[in-house]
Amino acid sequence: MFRFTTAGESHGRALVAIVEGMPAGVPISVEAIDRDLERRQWGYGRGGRQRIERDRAQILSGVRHGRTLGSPIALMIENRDWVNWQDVMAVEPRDLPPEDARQLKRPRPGHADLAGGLKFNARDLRDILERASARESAARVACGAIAKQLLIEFGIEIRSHVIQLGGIPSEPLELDWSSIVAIPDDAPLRCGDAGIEKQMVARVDEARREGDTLGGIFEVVARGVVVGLGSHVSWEAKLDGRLAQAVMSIPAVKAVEIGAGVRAAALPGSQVHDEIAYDTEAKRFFHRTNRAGGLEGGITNGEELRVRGYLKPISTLRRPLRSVDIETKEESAAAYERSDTTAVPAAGVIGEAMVALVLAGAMREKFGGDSLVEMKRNFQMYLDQLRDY
Ligand SMILES: Cc1cc2nc3c(=O)[nH]c(=O)nc-3n(C[C@H](O)[C@H](O)[C@H](O)COP(=O)(O)O)c2cc1C
Ligand SMILES: C=C(O[C@@H]1CC(C(=O)O)=C[C@@H](OP(=O)(O)O)[C@H]1O)C(=O)O
Repeated sequence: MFRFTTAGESHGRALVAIVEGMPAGVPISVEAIDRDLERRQWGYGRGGRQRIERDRAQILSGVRHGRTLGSPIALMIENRDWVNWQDVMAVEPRDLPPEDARQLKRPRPGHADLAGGLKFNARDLRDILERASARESAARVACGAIAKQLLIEFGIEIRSHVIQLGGIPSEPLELDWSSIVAIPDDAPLRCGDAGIEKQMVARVDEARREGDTLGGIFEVVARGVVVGLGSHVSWEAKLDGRLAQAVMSIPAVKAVEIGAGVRAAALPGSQVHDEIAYDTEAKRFFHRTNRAGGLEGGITNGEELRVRGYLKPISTLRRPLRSVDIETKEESAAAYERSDTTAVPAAGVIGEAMVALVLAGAMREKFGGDSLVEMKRNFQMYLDQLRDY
């Protein structure tokens, strides 16, 4: 079974992750993992933390001479900020007077603080914040970068772009693959249009000045995905459902859309469904449009996969909303230490990772094999079957 897990607190020593189920013999480039980690750190509107961190993956197991062994891959990403938080992390809340700022007593609306504090009976809400923080997503991106290196062996590539930020839509919303790839990794907001990006940057500046925050929408596109991943036969096998859960699990994502998604609900069928055609030369079926976003019946249909994540605005506001002190039960402003103003481009990179991990799992299910050679042989036989259909 292909799976991954992460551990680590935001201000702890390090993040760690384990990826299981990779076949043996997949070339692994640590540079490629680090490139994605760096891409996750970029983006206009991020806070002071990203000036401290310089995320790099250290592979601890499962790779030898640059190739997977077929055993679990363990990796670690250090938190450079840890040294600045050692005292805070070490202190026992019960040794502190209630007003000591090192503990979090005023839960932030929109964050996990209050719900998590009540659930885990935590009197210092830092115990909740530390793991709820999207810092954990760095570990997911590293796992996703490993999954991408399996997928590329089968011609699958994955990229993201920003299609709305703080209410400003990108134009056009539907970027084709070559336009998405052409967006430089270090573009401030990765929306693909320099003019609109300027407006978005100004909107972020305005929000920051006002002590407010912004959300937005990213789109992940996977191309080269073979027809037939996922299955219609049972609810948990449906790939649209699996992708939705994976993308929804990204902190602050509150809606997930596949293809025309929400818009399709308001349109007649004639304007939504993608007509089917056949390419006699290539001996393959294709669709004349791709409003389905590459999925029909929970099965990939051979078109580009298009998945969107909708982010709510960041919950930590410099001009805080009203909250209640968990000790005194008195109304007081929510806690603020430092925060991102927006993180939509970063969420897009996390979205790429989550989509890559779901696709890698689906590829492993369908093509199996203990080694990459065996998996490729199975894949090739399936391609022959499709051609003969
Ligand atoms: C890349 C990224 C960075 C984030 N940075 C912050 C931040 O600086 N401050 C904050 O309050 N929330 C931030 N969030 C969002 C919170 O982690 C998230 O809202 C919180 O964990 C509650 O989960 P939920 O919004 O999914 O309900 C960030 C999210 C992402 C994806
Ligand atoms: C650390 C990261 O994001 C963090 C996510 C986050 C949150 O509440 O989700 C809150 C902030 O943490 P801090 O208070 O330490 O600055 C962000 O910086 C990261 O993405 O690497």
